[in-house]
Formats: sequence, structure tokens, C-alpha cells
Amino acid sequence: MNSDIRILGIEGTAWAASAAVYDSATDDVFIESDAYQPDSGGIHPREAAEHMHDAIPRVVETALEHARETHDGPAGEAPVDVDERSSSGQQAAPVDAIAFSRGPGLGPCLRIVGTAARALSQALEVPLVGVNHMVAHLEIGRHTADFDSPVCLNASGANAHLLAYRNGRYRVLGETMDTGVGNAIDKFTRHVGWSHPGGPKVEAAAEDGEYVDLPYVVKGMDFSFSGIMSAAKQAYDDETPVEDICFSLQENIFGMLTEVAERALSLTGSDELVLGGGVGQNERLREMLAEMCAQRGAEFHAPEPRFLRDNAGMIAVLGAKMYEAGDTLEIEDSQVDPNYRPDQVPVTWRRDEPELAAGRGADGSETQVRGAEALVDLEPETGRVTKHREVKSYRHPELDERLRRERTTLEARLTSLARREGVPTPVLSDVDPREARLELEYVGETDLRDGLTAECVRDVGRHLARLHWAGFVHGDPTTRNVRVGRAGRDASRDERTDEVRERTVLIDFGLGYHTDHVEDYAMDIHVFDQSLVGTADDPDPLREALREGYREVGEERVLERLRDVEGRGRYVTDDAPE
Ligand SMILES: C[C@@H](O)[C@H](NC(=O)OP(=O)(O)OC[C@H]1O[C@@H](n2cnc3c(N)ncnc32)[C@H](O)[C@@H]1O)C(=O)O
Ligand SMILES: Nc1ncnc2c1ncn2[C@@H]1O[C@H](COP(=O)(O)OP(=O)(O)OP(=O)(O)O)[C@@H](O)[C@H]1O
Ligand SMILES: [Fe+2]
Repeated sequence: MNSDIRILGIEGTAWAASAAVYDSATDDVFIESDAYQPDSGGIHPREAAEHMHDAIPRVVETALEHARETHDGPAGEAPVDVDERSSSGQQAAPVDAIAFSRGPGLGPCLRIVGTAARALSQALEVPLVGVNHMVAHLEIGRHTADFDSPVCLNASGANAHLLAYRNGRYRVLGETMDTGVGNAIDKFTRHVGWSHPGGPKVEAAAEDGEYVDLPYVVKGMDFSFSGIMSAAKQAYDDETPVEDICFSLQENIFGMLTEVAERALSLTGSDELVLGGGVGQNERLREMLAEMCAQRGAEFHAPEPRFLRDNAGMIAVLGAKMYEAGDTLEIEDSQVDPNYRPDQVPVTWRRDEPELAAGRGADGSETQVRGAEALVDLEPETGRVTKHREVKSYRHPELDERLRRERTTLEARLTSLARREGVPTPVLSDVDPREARLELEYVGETDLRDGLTAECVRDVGRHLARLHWAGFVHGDPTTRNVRVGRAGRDASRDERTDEVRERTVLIDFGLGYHTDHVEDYAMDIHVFDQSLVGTADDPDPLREALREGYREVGEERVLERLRDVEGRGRYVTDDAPE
């Protein structure tokens, strides 16, 4: 940002009544916050709104005072640019625009912030900028890290998701299938009788804990907390020491988040990761992410804690970028949106398009690929591939051992089973679960990601339907877990035209499992769908092809359930006690 822009930011989506002033010339961010602390239980929407009502005018006044003081320059000096924008001849506004969080968040809180922002914009005669709170959690990290095009993990109270920029939007590559990560932890601490917020208390208790087995659920880049939270509450009721539960909750929950973040880096080819959100204040989460990135040669950045928890600084910083791009709002269009998703925001302040880094040398000559889970040695000449799930040092050794062994066994079993169901997969020549090593046939010429066509995607739809028909799911169908091309045995002739057709081969079944739940089948399609959205410039025709292919072989009720899965508002911020 070149010019000197000063923005007042206002935040109040849930618990933090906060105002900030960002000065682009000095890159200074002044933040004044007032936290709502529930007397008992979790956040009560009405009480939170009352808090906003009282506290927002106060924090805004403090921030404006700061703006006026710094605007006038050091004591004794004449004010700068005083009447530049003043139409009425009065002293000019101390800021260039008012940025406020439009959502997601609690409706009653958002409305108070919206009203305050509109009133200020009118009184000071400066434009209004409507900021998406989750995109602000991401952008503050990109700003402070000075990264180009990172993957972002937002780990906050009401949300948990992975975002990556593609063609004018932040795409959601993966997200929680139930509650936000902080809310999940806070529900456990309510069960135990600890006061809100629970995250810091779990972190403190975990220091004296030992590992106990708890559920671990990732589906591609999506994940779920409901199973682990019920198991944790049950373990507490069964008198498992609470420090052991806290320790293991952190190991598993943050292990899941770190694993999906690594999958997102692998899928997009990005080597930059930023962390956002209040749960990002947790040392163990940061340590795991840093270690994962170090192990794969990526850069990791977590902003300082005042920028991680809810704060108006991040609203002001993104507000400045939007303001500079001319992305302002008319008062009549400035309504708030409690379900405002990050992928609804047109990204007006970025022009650059990241290249998807190739997974290997374009000519296929590189012989080793690092996936999210494994190191894969390729020998296209001999037609052999060795896949080794390395130790992940960020994970607790017990969990790591279990996951690597189970997934290697499953991958071997389901790869073969799928082929028997008529789905092309590599032929397996050796399995060593203890070493977490597989030997497979080399298939395809490229990853589907690098040769995306509607025809191949339609094939993927048919393949998934066949697996589901046989009673199991792939678990991680992405555009990198599908190989396409005519290499070796993969060439096949079209019966009608006698032309050599590309074959579409599924690989990497390590997250697959047997199930007869329609929901699991729908999720499997959803996971592939999200990877299309994350890797294609124009995903819609491909998404349609996926459904067409599925429909040819599979059951309509699965596609109906898919529409349910997609329509579900996962951004439920109401954390009122059950
Ligand atoms: C929509 C918006 O209102 C919402 N904001 C929000 O959830 O506040 P945030 O400040 O980003 O995160 C609060 C959460 O962060 C957790 N938290 C705070 N410190 C923590 C720590 N040291 N370890 C784990 N969790 C922590 C709290 O328990 C709480 O659940 C969101 O971003 O989802
Ligand atoms: N049998 C194979 N034939 C040809 N290429 C393969 C084969 N298996 C793996 N690869 C290549 O190696 C890459 C990583 O393999 P794989 O997906 O199995 O590892 P992973 O670590 O589980 O990856 P991720 O979890 O990121 O999907 C694939 O995207 C593909 O390019
Ligand atoms: Fe937040």
C-alpha cells in the first residue's frame, strides 16, 4: 500500500467489542478492546449484544481519540491535511473510512456494530467498508507475514476451515462438519464446570497430561469434532484424569487440523501457511503447524496473539486494502450477514493469480514426490512406485504409529477391492504395515489436477458411485489422488469409436472405510467437489460432470443428500449452552 490511509475498524461479532485505527504509512495498528465474559455457561447472544451496546461507543471513542492525536502530528506541530475532505469547512475526519465486521457472527451483536459504523460514516462523512470477519482473520496473517499466496488455517471459536485464493475468491478447501474448534473445546470445559473460555484452561491442564486414545476423524480436508467431544465427556464421567483428556484432546484435535493443513499445502502446491483465529493462540497448535511446515520445507506464520483473537485491528487492516481498491458500501447496501461465508466475498484487493506448483517435473522425470502423508518414489520406466508413510514428528508418537499402520493396511485392502469392483487402481505388489510401506504399479501420466477435463471428472463420478455401491468410500478423493493418461496398461479403447481413451485411475485409499451410510457417500463426493473448487478456474462445469457420472451408476438419494450437506449452515455461531 503506497498512500497514507487511515482506517477505523470496528469488531463485534461475538465476545470482543473492539475498535482500531490502522495507519498504512507507518503500518501501526492501535487496538482498544473490551471483552464480554459470561457469568456462567457459554456466550449468551442477548448478553453479548448488551455488552456490545455498552462497550462499542467506549472503544470507538478511545480509538478516535488516538486517531485525532496521531493525525495532528507530534505535539505543537500543525495538523496535516486538515481540510482536504471537509465539505463543511470543519476539521477533516481523522480517518478515511469506517470498516466494520459484517459477519459471520451473532445477529444481535452484528446489528449493533453495523448501526454504529453507519452512524460514524455519516457523521464523519467518510465511506463505509464491510469486512468479512473470517477473511480478516486470514488477511492479517498474510499482511504480517508478507506472504504472497498462502494457504490459511482459520482456527477460531465458531469456525474451523482452510482457505486458499483462486480466481478472485478465497475457496474453502476443507472445514469442520459440525462445530467450530473453539466451541468444541469450550463445550467440553463447560461439561467439566470450568468458566468460559475453555481453550486456555485446556492448554494449561494439558501440561500435566498423558496420552489416552480418543477418536480422530478427517475426511479429505474436512474434519469433525462431535465424536471426539462426546468421547472426551464420557471419559471425564468415567473418571479418566482430566489432564489426560485435555492433553489428548489437544493432540488429536490439533493433529487433525495440522494434517488437513498439510493436505491443503500438498493439493495447492503452496509452500506458505498462515494461521488465524483465537485458537491460534494455543502454543501446541502453533508448534505442530511449525513442525509440519519445517518437515515439508514450507514457511509458517502465526500473527501475534492480539491479531489472532477477535480484534478490530484485522478489520481495519483489511478495510484499508478494500478501501484502496474502491470496495466501499452504500449505507442502503450495508446490512449485516450472520452467515457470511468467506467464499462469498469478491476479492477486490488482489490481482495476482498463484500458479499451482507442479507436483513433480513437468516431463515426469523427477523420481520422488512428497504428498501430504507419504514420500512416494516413482519409477515410470520400470512401472514401480514405493510409497512410504514417514513418521510425522508433530504428532504424538502413539497416534502417529496407529494412523500410519492403519492407513497402510486400509490402502492396500481397498485399492485391491476397488479394482475388483471395476474401478481402475494400481496393482499392489507388496505391503509392509509395520514399516508403513507399499509397493504399487505406476499408473497414469499426470495427476488429474494438471489435466482437468470434464470427461475424466465424469469418470471419477462413476468410480465413486461404484465404490459406494460396493459399500465403502475412498475417503480422500481429490484431483491429486486421481491419475489420468495413457501410460502402460491404462490405455483403453473406446468400444464404439475404437479410439484410445484416457483412463482415470484412483489412488491413495488410505482414508477409505466400509460404511452403508448415505451421509458418508455424500461426504465422499463433497470432498472431491471441494478439491475441484480449490484447483479449477471454472469449477462449475466440472462439478456438473461429476454429478452426471455419479448419476449414471449410483443412487439419486446420495446426490440428494449431497445437496443437504452443501446447504447446511456450518457457520453456526450461536454458542448458547445446550
Ligand atoms: C465469528 C466470530 O465471532 C468468531 N470469533 C471467535 O470465535 O473468537 P476468537 O477470538 O477467534 O476465538 C475464541 C476461541 O478461542 C479459544 N481459545 C482462546 N485461547 C485459546 C488457547 N490458548 N487454546 C485453545 N483455544 C483458545 C477460546 O476458547 C474460544 O473458543 C470466529 O472467528 O469464529
Ligand atoms: N501408483 C502411482 N502411479 C503414479 N503416480 C503415483 C502413484 N501413486 C502416487 N503417485 C504420485 O504421487 C503423489 C502422492 O501420492 P499419494 O497421494 O498416494 O500420497 P499421499 O502422501 O497420500 O498424498 P496426499 O495425501 O497429499 O493425497 C500422487 O499425487 C501422484 O502424483
Ligand atoms: Fe474470530
